[in-house]
Amino acid sequence: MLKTVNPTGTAAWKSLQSHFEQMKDVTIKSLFDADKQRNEKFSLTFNDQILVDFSKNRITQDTLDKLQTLAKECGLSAAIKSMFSGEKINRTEDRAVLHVALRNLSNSPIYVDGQNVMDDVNAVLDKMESFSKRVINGEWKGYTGKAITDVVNIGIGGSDLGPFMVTEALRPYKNHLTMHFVSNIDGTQMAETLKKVNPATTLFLVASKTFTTQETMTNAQSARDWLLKAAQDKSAVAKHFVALSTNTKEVAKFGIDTANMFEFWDWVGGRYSLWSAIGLSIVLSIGFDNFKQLLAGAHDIDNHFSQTPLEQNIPVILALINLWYNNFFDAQTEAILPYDQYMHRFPAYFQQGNMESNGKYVDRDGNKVDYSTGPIIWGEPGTNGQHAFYQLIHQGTKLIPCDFIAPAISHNPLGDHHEKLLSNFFAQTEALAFGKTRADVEKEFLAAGKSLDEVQEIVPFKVFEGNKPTNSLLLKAITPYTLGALIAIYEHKIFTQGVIWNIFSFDQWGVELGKQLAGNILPELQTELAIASHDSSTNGLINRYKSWR
Ligand SMILES: O=P(O)(O)OC[C@H]1O[C@@](O)(CO)[C@@H](O)[C@@H]1O
Repeated sequence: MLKTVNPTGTAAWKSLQSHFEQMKDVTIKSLFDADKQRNEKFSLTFNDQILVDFSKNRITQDTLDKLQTLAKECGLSAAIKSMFSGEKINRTEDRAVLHVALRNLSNSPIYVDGQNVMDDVNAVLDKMESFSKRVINGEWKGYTGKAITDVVNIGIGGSDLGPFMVTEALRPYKNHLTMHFVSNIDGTQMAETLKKVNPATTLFLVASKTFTTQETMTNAQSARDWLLKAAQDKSAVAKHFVALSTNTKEVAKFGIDTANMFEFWDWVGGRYSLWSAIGLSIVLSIGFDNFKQLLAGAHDIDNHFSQTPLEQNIPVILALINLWYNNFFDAQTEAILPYDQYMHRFPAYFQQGNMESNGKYVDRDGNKVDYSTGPIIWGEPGTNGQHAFYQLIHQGTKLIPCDFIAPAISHNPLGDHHEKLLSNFFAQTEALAFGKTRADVEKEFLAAGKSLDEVQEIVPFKVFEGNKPTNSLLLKAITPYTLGALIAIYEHKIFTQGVIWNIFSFDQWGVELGKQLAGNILPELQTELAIASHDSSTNGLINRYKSWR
């Protein structure tokens, strides 16, 4: 039977509550003033590739010790072992959670229901490698005998966000193939994409774990109709469609040759699936060797996470620090701020990764929780965010812990752009931590020849209280390896928090009701009848839509 612990019932939680009373007015500035080597004590470097500096936080060693005790009291180490061992920790769906097996390059056996899954994992990787090589080198031909030039990934959620984010983040590694991603059921996205591609040279990847998702199946149907209109021959489907799925039956029903199917398994969560067959668009874009480097980075973090003591464990420390703000400072959101334009979809990826995993209000015993669980994740690349929402982060009334991410080496060393980008990266966390006092502001005005009398009114608006917590993740460069490692760090951070919050992080029942109600409404939209089957608002909206369309 699963050993569950209500975190608020632990001695560590109570100790953290009283610790919070001592810490809530302690400033980051005072912590740095008290220890000139603070950054060294509150930083970790992974494989000489990623520096994680968590010193600009409202924590002391005592804080970390108490948080570590909480993790231990909540059984984190045992939970990590359970996940890696293939135990069915996704209990509401009776499934194992083994995205770590997809990148298990050491090939150590991992068993599900007594079966070593590595044989299947490697077989699919081999199939992805050989297929992608044929497409990339032009051997794979379309219905007119021409090579493929464009790839359209049709998928949504975890069947879109990961492949899209990674292919964007690794654009410096891409080949001649042009990648397109269609996810929304809004016909605009497919229509705009089909304007850009030629049916004779386009390959469609229908990416769907269940192969029943309405958006994906509708988009796939429209793409197939478009192809067949041009090809006028059903045999063209086999040349221009492949399926990435767990559901062979539905793939065959759709009309894709199951020989063109790249399978994965129910122990791969959708939001953790980019390492699986769902990552075929990544392989087609950057090549198999680079995809393996992505897997390698994640695998090395998996080893770090499963073998490193919690006190030096990067995902664990990041998880605990954000739990400290979430549950003791009542922070409601976390910002992910990548100072790299290629990484522009990284925050969005972890909106699903984090919020679909830990956006839960029922604990693993089926009881409603009486504490805060998953945060709201948001973010945009730097420096753009500075010109959009940093005002609130600096001078708003909300505490927003921020992760700043940047590469030391740019793929585009254009003039002094990168130095300016990085100067902003460094300056923002400094400003957020240390602020600008009233005395600083007045001194600046005096230095500018102003008298204090004439500036008294404006001074309060120019004061920065600081004490805004941030983590800085400085990567040597954004490569397939470091990106794989970075993604895995965040995955295991989410896992860690889910264990401590005593929730199931790998199901997503919360997405079902909306789909179900949409299924009820769709036929109502397909008649001219006035609708009265819902509440007055929904009826009113539907009937107004009908009168306007
Ligand atoms: O891959 P598929 O089965 O088409 O699911 C797509 C997405 O839909 C969900 O909202 C689940 O319904 C996400 O969890 C998932 O990534």
